[in-house]
Amino acid sequence: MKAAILGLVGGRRKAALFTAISAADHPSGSGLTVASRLTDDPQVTVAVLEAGFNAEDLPEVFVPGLAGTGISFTTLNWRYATVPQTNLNGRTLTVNAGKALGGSTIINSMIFPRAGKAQYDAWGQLNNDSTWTWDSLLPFFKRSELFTQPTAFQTAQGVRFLPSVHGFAGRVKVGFPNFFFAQSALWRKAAESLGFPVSPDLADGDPHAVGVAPNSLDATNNTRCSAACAYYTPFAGRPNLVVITNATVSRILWDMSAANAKLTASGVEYITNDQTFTVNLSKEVILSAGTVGSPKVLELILQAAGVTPVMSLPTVGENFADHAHSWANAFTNITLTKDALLLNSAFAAEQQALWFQNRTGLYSANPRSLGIAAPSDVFTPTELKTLLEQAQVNLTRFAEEFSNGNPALAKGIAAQHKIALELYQQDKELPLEMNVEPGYSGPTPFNARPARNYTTINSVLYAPLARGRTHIVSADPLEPPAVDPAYWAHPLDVAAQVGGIKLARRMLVAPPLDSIYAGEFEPGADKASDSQIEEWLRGVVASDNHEVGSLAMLPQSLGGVVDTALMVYGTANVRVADASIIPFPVSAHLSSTVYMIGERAADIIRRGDT
Ligand SMILES: Cc1cc2nc3c(=O)[nH]c(=O)nc-3n(C[C@H](O)[C@H](O)[C@H](O)COP(=O)(O)OP(=O)(O)OC[C@H]3O[C@@H](n4cnc5c(N)ncnc54)[C@H](O)[C@@H]3O)c2cc1C
Repeated sequence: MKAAILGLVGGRRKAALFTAISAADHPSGSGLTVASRLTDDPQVTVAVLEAGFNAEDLPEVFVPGLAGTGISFTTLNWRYATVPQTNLNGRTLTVNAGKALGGSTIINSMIFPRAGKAQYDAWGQLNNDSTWTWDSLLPFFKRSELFTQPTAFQTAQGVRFLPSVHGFAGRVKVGFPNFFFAQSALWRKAAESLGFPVSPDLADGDPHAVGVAPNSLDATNNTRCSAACAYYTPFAGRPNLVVITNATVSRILWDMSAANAKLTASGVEYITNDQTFTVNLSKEVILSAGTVGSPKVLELILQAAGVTPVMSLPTVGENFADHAHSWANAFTNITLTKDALLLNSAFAAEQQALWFQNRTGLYSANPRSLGIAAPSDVFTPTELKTLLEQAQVNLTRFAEEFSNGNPALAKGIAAQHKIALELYQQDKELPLEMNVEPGYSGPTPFNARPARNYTTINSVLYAPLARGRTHIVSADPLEPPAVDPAYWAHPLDVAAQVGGIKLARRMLVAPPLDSIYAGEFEPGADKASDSQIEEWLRGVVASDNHEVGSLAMLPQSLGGVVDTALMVYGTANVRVADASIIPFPVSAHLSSTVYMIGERAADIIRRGDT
């Protein structure tokens, strides 16, 4: 989610020094969360190092409807390129990640639900630690939130919420938009007609249902609330919170003389305008550079190509996973869609003026009605039985293949798969997010598609079994790493994503959404069979920018990199707090989980847990 923070400054009683680097569909969420919470204590000084700049004042950041426009997907985006994806026709995909104070929360789509209780419980189970389960983590989710209750208008639009699962005194402003597209309600009803229950709240730990997702939004003025908005701007005047932007962390420095069996960080080196600077630490480093950025910094010092390793942690950068995005879209016979903004520039200008005058209209929010599908929504019982039997038979083979030759990680991935398959069996796994886009979403650029209005059902692979890796390719800290999400490397992932397109098609023609259906555009009538859909998907599947797992919180015997106090194994004072520690892909947009990690990290550090 956000950017890196580098704590630094010493000399005070409890000075905490770090490097937090973060990013986000969302400056780094967790990094700024930790820095903000720790500096509530005036005796603690934190330095935050961020490679990007403070972009809070840019309209493409604070106006929800401008997300993804202007420089938000160029200058404010690392745009990590994957290595050619073997299972996707050798294509090189882009994994987007925010490069600004606040990380990906600056450029993300602001959708703010949570994953399933069973998945957070599995996280704790893998770590033999009940403090990393839903019941124990819920207070930290709530601690991050400053929730605005829905208005009567929003409730009439279908918004539901349970006060008991939200926080009302935190820092991330969460709420609902004041504009809703007609497709949203029609789609929710269509999903209900296919058997999806209505969710009382998509953050309640049971997202197998449909509802209106909350947004990371200041509902009082309809502006984005990023990690910078939540955790930095209100506290920018603190003398003990030092934020250095345009600062790319190049390595952690170690005190090789420390009489400690564990490695002790003594400082952090960073580069600004081709010059190298050092921050000296008196306490610790917190790495929050994101799932690609954090392993890169660790590898630069641990085991990088051409760099003398100071310790051996062979699973740094391994166990990487990402959600994979796909779509089915149809022409629609209504005209008030997001497409209207592209088709009619005068209307778009009018709507933008409306937002700036009244904070309403089509640019006022990124509303998203969504639901998470269970296996029974995607597969017939026979299909599922066959797929699970095959996955079970091949469990060890895939775990070994994905572990890159590391025996401990092979055990760790096998343990993850075992839990996932059990959840599949119980119909509690959550393999796909289905959500409605009130306009075109898909692989075809504006100028290459019919100039019409569309309804899109996004279908996102949320519980992939494939695991890949991200590793540096050079000792140059400014070189991008080689990112390999290994999309579709497991047959169950392929089957689920194909099943998602079939489910999306059923939704597009289910009543009452069928009332606006004017024919399918993509995949298109010529992609009728499973194999035709699969072939089409191999050419178009994209990253959903929800990468996790590269510095996994797992026991070392299972190939983990950090322990349950977020400390990197073998170090005395280097912690990680970002999406890279999430041990396996959870079925949700990640920012709420990343803020939870930041809140939990601050709590652990304050208590002095090691
Ligand atoms: C386009 C997009 C849309 C998304 N949509 C949603 C959504 O709607 N809802 C949702 O919940 N999630 C969404 N996400 C995902 C979510 O925002 C991220 O998963 C989350 O923000 C990750 O947080 P993080 O702290 O792990 O990393 P990041 O937020 O990526 O933060 C890492 C930070 O570290 C900085 N950094 C990296 N390397 C260095 C270095 N060497 N030195 C200094 N700084 C460095 C980066 O610039 C960045 O600021 C989206 C992500 C993207 C990219």
